[in-house]
Amino acid sequence: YRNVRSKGCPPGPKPLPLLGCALQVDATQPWLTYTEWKDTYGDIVYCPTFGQDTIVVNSEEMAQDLFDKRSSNYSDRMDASILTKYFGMGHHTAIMRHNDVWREHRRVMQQGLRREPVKVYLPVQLRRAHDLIKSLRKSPTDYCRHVKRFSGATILEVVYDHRVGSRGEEDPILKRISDANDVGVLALAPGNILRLSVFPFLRHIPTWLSGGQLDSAVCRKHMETMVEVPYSELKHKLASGYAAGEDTTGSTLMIFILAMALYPEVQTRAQSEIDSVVGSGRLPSFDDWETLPYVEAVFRETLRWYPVVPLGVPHAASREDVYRGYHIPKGAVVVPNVWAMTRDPDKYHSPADFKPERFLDEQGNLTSDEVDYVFGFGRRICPGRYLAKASVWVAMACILASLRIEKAKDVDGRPIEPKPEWVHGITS
Ligand code: HEM
Repeated sequence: YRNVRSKGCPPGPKPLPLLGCALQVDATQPWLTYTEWKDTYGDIVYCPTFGQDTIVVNSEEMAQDLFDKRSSNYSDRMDASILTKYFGMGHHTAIMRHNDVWREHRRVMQQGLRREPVKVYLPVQLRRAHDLIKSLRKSPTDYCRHVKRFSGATILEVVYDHRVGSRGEEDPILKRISDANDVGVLALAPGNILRLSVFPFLRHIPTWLSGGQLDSAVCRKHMETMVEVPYSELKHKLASGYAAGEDTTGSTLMIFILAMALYPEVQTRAQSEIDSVVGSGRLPSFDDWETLPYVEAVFRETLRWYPVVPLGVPHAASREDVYRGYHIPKGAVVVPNVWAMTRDPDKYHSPADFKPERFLDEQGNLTSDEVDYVFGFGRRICPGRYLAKASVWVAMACILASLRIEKAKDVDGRPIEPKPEWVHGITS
């Protein structure tokens, strides 16, 4: 309970003792509160939470200033030892401190996941996209399961060279990863680490009582099986990365499907572009990527319209710093509010609408905005972004070329308005 103003930190709401600003923030979608605060306090907001200095960055420019230009100071993460110790997440690159083990993880991932080496996986991604549309045609209402299978199977094949069958039968390894992700994503929800650090007894609350969020024993069991089983069964060496990639890739495709159901005119225009460039005799492949600007604009708008990691993964300051006259304390958690960046009215007119045209200039050429900030910043930027982009693009292009996504119809044939239900953890 400190007089924070005297420390010269950025402006922000008045904190309560111990809780700080925790009660003032929407517990499931904190990015909405942070984005509202932008109007009251500005692009950089100080909001200590459970005794932890926390700074929210609401603009892309400031995020680049801090995380990219001063990356030597802003590449740490907060202390998540509670998750490492009790929730079995010691393997997870995304929550590691800025230390030698993390550096080794990044080195290994970078070798295989840079822009060039990642091209060897394109045939796997294309084949998986073909399997996806076959499954979607066979049982369209099961789309959620098919999309999860697509993203999980792609990652498993890339990382472990493990081939999940194409006929939809249950694969035991894929199932383990998927089950572990469902639990892990919730354990990593924004605010959870702080809540658990202050109230460690919460980790003993059984899953059935807490809505599945916090039971550490269940989570640890899932994490251990997810890491150990494929590793020992397949005798390969790389044991991280897929957990971060399965969920984000699948969620992005689910958002694309939602957008296509809600914006049929966008779907029609994308399909006409594919018909005129690719024709109807074959499916699109990676060679067509550059010749389909509208499809690329749909892809970028999908990333922007509903970013699947709305608060990125919070960074932490290794040392104290001064930025634009404000004091940033050592150890402060610095949260890139990606949601606010996607809603910047100066950059994106009517930001709530799905409008791929915003990425095309008057001549129909793509603009330079690739919405890369959804993949994070600086030294911590998502190492899987090239793999993820190719997976999502090829699945989208193949779906557009061969299927029509529509709202379901009621018994009288009237379209039913979709009511999206979000599961909010570290990803949505
Ligand atoms: C649409 C798909 C994806 C999105 C939107 C996404 C987004 C992100 C974001 C925002 C971060 C945090 C970056 C930061 O701290 O500034 C991150 C980290 C990470 N991502 Fe991704 N990601 C995606 C797919 C993938 C894939 C396919 C993989 C693996 C092959 C992957 C592996 C990782 C890892 C290991 C980290 C932790 C990096 C670190 O802390 O050093 N991601 N991702």
